[in-house]
Amino acid sequence: MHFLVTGGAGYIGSHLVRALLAREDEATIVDDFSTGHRWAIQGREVIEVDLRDLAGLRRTLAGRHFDGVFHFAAKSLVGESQAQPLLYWQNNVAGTANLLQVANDNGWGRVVFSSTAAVYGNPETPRITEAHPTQPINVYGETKLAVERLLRDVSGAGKVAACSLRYFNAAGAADDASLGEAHEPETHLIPNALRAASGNAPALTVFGDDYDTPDGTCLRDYIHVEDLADAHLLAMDHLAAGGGFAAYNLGSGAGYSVRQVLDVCEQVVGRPIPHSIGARRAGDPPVLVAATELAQDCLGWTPRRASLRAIVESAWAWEQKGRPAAGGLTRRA
Ligand SMILES: NC(=O)c1ccc[n+]([C@@H]2O[C@H](COP(=O)([O-])OP(=O)(O)OC[C@H]3O[C@@H](n4cnc5c(N)ncnc54)[C@H](O)[C@@H]3O)[C@@H](O)[C@H]2O)c1
Ligand SMILES: O=c1ccn([C@@H]2O[C@H](COP(=O)(O)OP(=O)(O)O[C@H]3O[C@H](CO)[C@H](O)[C@H](O)[C@H]3O)[C@@H](O)[C@H]2O)c(=O)[nH]1
Repeated sequence: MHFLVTGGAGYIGSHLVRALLAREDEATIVDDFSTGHRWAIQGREVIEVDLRDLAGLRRTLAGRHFDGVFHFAAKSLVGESQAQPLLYWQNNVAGTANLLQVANDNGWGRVVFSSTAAVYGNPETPRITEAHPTQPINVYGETKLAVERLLRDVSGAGKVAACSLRYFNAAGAADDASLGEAHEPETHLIPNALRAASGNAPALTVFGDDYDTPDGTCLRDYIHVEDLADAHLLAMDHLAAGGGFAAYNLGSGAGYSVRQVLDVCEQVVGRPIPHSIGARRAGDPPVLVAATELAQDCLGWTPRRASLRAIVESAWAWEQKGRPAAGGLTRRA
């Protein structure tokens, strides 16, 4: 099978490419390298084009056949989305509409989409099921929800089958430390803690310890990036077997506080990590934990690397190893 992977030079997309290659599928990457990395493309064909450029997409992709599309490419920084809403609506929503147009024109019948827990907004229940109201509290979440609705409508019209995977907190790295997280700027807790530990970043700031949670810091549901990749393969198989549009939570089902994460990071690193307690970060819900039964029941997905320690160990191996060399065949729009 040969799949198109948008955003395949990014953190999660590159791990999905690795998983495809491991099962001897082929991957072609579409990426504009706005946040992706040339070292992450693993020797695969890359079409360097911005999803906002419909003419460029048509020029580079017309006549190509793919068995399905894994759609990761997006802007995904909450703060940036508040400051630049047009950038987010154009990249995430208009870009997806362009992609679906080209998929439709060329008969690529299946799309698995990267959504987010941010579609729920402030949770009304401790564990969030997919039936929880979707009331995003930031532009990023609004655009992801808009894409879910776009996919629902397009798949309802019959030509493209699609589903949406709502990730909670993606973390960790490939088991051989060949790939891992490398956002610039990095906003996520685990890489920030480990960068502080290795001296590659300033001391970690804990964003608030006065929440109504057991230790005062926010609880999140961390899911290993390789477990996310597994879920994508199962979701694509589910579409191939006739599955209709649905959104699935991808998390471990367990919540860890920022302090607990920091403790585990210190255990793995083997020394204290410099940190201070700062103010709350705007837009952080106190608790975000997934109910994961739907993905288990419908996709047959169970996270295999669910322990926080395993996630942090893989991220620490990656942090210590550094970035690999660039490689691959690039065509530009
Ligand atoms: N990292 C997380 O914890 C998390 C959580 C929930 C959802 N997500 C979603 O998962 C997806 C991947 O996230 P990530 O952390 O790997 O991000 P990332 O920034 O590492 O990867 C995104 C990739 O998409 C590319 N891209 C962005 N806009 C593009 C455009 N207009 N045209 C072509 N390529 C474009 C970037 O260059 C990059 O390679 C995103 O859709 C994100 O919203 C991530
Ligand atoms: O330097 C840091 C970074 C984070 N945190 C805290 O650690 C927790 C986790 O923060 P992350 O930034 O790692 O992750 P988020 O929960 O904010 O974001 C995740 O969930 C969001 C949905 O709510 C989006 O989907 C986003 O892409 C995804 O990474 C939060 O309480 C945050 O305040 C810190 O204390 N210090």
